[in-house]
Amino acid sequence: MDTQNAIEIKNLSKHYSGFSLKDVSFNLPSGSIMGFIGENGAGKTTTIKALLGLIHPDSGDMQILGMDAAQNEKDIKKELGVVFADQNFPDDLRPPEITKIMGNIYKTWDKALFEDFLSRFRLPADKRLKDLSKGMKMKLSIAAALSHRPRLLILDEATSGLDPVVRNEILDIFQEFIEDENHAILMSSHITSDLERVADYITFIHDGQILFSEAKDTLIESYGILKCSPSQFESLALTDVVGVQRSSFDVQALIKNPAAVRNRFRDMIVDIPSLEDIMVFYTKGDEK
Ligand SMILES: Nc1ncnc2c1ncn2[C@@H]1O[C@H](COP(=O)(O)OP(=O)(O)OP(=O)(O)O)[C@@H](O)[C@H]1O
Repeated sequence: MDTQNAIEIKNLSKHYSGFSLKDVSFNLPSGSIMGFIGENGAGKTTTIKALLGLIHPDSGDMQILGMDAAQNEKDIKKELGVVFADQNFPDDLRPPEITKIMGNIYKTWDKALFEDFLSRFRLPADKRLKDLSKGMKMKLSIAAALSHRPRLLILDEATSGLDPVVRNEILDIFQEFIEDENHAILMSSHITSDLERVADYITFIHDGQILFSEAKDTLIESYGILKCSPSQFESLALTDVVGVQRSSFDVQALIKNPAAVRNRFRDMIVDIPSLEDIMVFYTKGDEK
């Protein structure tokens, strides 16, 4: 099956007491990695669970690999690798024994590939899962999710417990995974530097609503961090300001359309923002 979008979510809503996902919509193009970001409690896991059919949404249409998510769960599962922050294999298993379970579930289970991951990730064959470190368990879950050769990988905070060296190794594996344009990854993560490295698209959810879903490069170019004195800032009377952080001596503001501001005010400093800047200013720099 060839489809342009690996994931399509349209108007997904889910209400809990005290929290609502509201009309969540975004597409993940095939052949790409999407970072799904947002503060704690913004609705990332709820969105992912609704997409995977683990909770029932109040409304919304979702397509995975060109198939209706609600109607084709079985076919979709064959093509899907999922990793949540908590691994869910029985605690008394040893890593190599996972092959028995997964080989029974997936016809496409690739034992040699899994064993290759076990040695690449330096996972001890003789220890039970309960005696592995948190990072080792995460590596194991990622290895298991990749070893039935899925076309779509969905990761919910799956790299947060890993040290920088292992994360780099795993990010390289993710980039290899999507290289043939027929694979895709949706990964929620608080480690924005990882997403800066590998993500093609960034989707930002805030308080249950999507604030933007855009190509990462376009996104970074569309914003600037303006640094000036409080009086200068007042005199500029800018309209496209996302958020401001003030101290008695200076103002930092996340602004839209930085090229226009650089042109108009040539002596102003307008820096390129990081993903973290964009996220922090959107969520905390509300005061304009
Ligand atoms: N089963 C549930 N019943 C009631 N409220 C829930 C339920 N599941 C999640 N929520 C609420 O939905 C909101 C969003 O939670 P969610 O886990 O989707 O956030 P998140 O963006 O993944 O956060 P984090 O980054 O902390 O993992 C939270 O306020 C949470 O308390």
